[in-house]
Amino acid sequence: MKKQISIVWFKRDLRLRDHAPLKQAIESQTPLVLLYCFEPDLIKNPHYDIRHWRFVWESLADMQVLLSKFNQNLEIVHAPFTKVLSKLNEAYGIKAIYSHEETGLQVTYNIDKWVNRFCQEHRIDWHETPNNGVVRGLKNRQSWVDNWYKSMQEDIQTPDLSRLKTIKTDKSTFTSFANSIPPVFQERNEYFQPGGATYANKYLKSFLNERVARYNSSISKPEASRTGCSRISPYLAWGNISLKEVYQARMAAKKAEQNLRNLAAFGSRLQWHDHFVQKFESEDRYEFENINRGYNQLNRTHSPTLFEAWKNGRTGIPMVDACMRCLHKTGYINFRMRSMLVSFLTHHLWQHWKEGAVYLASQFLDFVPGIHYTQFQMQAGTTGINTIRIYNPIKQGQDHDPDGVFIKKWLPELANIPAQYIHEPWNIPPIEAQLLGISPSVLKPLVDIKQAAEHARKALWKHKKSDLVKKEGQKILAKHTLPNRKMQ
Ligand SMILES: Cc1cc2nc3c(=O)[nH]c(=O)nc-3n(C[C@H](O)[C@H](O)[C@H](O)COP(=O)(O)OP(=O)(O)OC[C@H]3O[C@@H](n4cnc5c(N)ncnc54)[C@H](O)[C@@H]3O)c2cc1C
Repeated sequence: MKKQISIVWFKRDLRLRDHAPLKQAIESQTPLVLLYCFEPDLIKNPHYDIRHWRFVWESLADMQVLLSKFNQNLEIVHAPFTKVLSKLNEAYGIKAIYSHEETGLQVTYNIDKWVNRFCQEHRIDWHETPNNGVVRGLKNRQSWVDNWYKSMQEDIQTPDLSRLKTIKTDKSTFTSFANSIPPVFQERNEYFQPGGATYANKYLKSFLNERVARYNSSISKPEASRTGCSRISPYLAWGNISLKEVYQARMAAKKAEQNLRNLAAFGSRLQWHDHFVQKFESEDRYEFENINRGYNQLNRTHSPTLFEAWKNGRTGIPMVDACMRCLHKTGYINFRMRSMLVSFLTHHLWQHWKEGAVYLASQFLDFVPGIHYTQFQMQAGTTGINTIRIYNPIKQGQDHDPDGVFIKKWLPELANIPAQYIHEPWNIPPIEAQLLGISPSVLKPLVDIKQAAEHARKALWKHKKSDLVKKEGQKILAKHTLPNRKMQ
């Protein structure tokens, strides 16, 4: 008779605290395999980049430190979960799989569907726990907010690690198909936030104890937001900390009765997190299609040259290029600047959102499919229910980086430009440019901002009035909008 085991399948929930599936698995008293698979299909998927796998590696290492204190083991395999599961099923009798529900891309949904079939065929119980406050199979949002608050106030699910009994699988079990973990995943890159629950808690603590005082005043600024915002997003994205833990820490901080406005603004955003993921959970087609099908008839152009210039931070518009290059190097920029990058690509350059969405996903360390696709389309103006915003990148620079400190940090070629010209360097008199040793070629913008915005404005507004966009808009409002229409 084969030895009976159960599996805890870690995905984007790389923590050992507030982990209901792990808690349930321990309580089942079956010997456990705690398993993380570096999925080859995800690694080669263009939404992902080495930055993500490094963060995952660091998160796993952090978990291992804690597990080793209890003499317990985490299996990390570079192979498809489907193959690992089949192999484990040959060697053991698998009683159950414990995991969180994942609201992911098509690629992870396909894996889940395969696992579901496998479990049915082999009579394995797959216990899936909802992730944060996101509800599977939801028909409308009538009671969503109330339920969200309830789920945030529930007890933290702390697994009793002293009762955990993991087995070590035979090292040779997976050798026929698994690859070693690429050394590049194991290299630290100092420009990125380090992964792991330990860092998640450090960031949260330093935010709630000190940095929160600067939250509202720095949220729109590309430089100040780097320390004035919580920077908790990659930890939530990869599940180093649960939304409930963050929510409850914020509630505890409120008791000090300081920074209440800042804490309120932060709290709203925690709810936005799940609000947007919920939309994607209910309609995963947003990865491929316009949210509002009425926009299928809006023709945007496709220019590889314009796209490459945007992607490489070589548009000649200082604020756009600085944000993009900062993102390449650090994996983070703030909300407003993300919106501006999307607006510039889809409105000023008049390119479709699809390719850009995939590219920015690969650059955001905190990439969350549900937030990313819904936000991207909102900024691209394809929802038909939100106000269309065409961000003027020159004005964004003047308002949020008036002296060009951020721009100069990321665009060394503009270091000598006087502050008065930093947002529109093409206006610098040629004689002055020559004296400063600046080549006119670096000062040429890719498009005329005013004309490009005008073209986009006319096309978008005309389209927004079409019957199909309006009809689709009604459907979207009925399905995704909260009763008070506070969040769309
Ligand atoms: C085009 C575009 C794509 C985006 N893609 C992502 C993404 O893939 N992953 C992601 O986490 N955020 C995404 N955002 C939302 C937002 O920019 C980031 O959550 C935020 O900048 C992260 O920084 P922070 O942790 O310091 O946020 P804080 O301002 O400190 O907010 C706390 C938390 O609230 C949540 N949050 C904040 N703003 C939003 C928002 N607008 N929508 C939903 N949740 C929010 C995040 O989980 C964040 O960590 C995107 C925004 C845009 C415009």
